[in-house]
Amino acid sequence: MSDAASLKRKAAEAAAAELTDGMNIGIGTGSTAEEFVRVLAGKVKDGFTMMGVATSERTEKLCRELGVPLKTLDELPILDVTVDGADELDGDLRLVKGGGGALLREKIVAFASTRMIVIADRSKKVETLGAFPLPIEVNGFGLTSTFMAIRRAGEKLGLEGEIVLRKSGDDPYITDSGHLILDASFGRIPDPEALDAALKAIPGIVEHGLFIKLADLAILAGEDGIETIEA
Ligand SMILES: O=C(CO)[C@H](O)[C@H](O)COP(=O)(O)O
Repeated sequence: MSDAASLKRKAAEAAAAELTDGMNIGIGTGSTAEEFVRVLAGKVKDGFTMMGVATSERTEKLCRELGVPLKTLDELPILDVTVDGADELDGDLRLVKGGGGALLREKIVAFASTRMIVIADRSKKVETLGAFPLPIEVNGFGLTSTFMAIRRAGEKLGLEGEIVLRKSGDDPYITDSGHLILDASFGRIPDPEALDAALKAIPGIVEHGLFIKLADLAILAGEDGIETIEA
């Protein structure tokens, strides 16, 4: 296992230690969340009882392959905990998510959970969010208008930078819910709450990748051990 993968595994194992028998668990998306699925599958094989809700088709497929039992969010509308990765997080547990394109379902599942645990290697922790381009899930209708509205909203907050349509090969990337993603390289985001509010006011935006007041605990694995941040 590479160093990066082993840090992800350590964070996943520490998150698994927070779980208790019988829990309903939201399961995130991305390479770190996949380590969590592997750890969870091992626990299930050893007799741990749980039911999961996957945040993406990719996670659902892996869970099914490894024998992690799943239901839909409509079958389990309130979850005990969600464990998910992040592209960036700051010391106030504000996150940027959506690098893996699953931000809408991830946010719906996190919001439906009593507790959200973020797992990552320590390189994901930043002083100020924004080094990672902010993923914004948009409706295909009126894409240019929405694009321009996002640019104006950013400019009003002093945020400028390239906004690009995410691609999959030569084609636009399509999310599990059939939307498009714009990746906004705003640079440093000194006031994530203000950007959150400004983006929420744009009708063509389905959801954006700023997760504010959703995470309760971050488990960050580094070479010298685990660091935690609690809300
Ligand atoms: O938000 C996400 C997917 O939409 C992921 O959690 C995020 O991209 C981190 O992924 P990884 O663990 O592979 O670095």
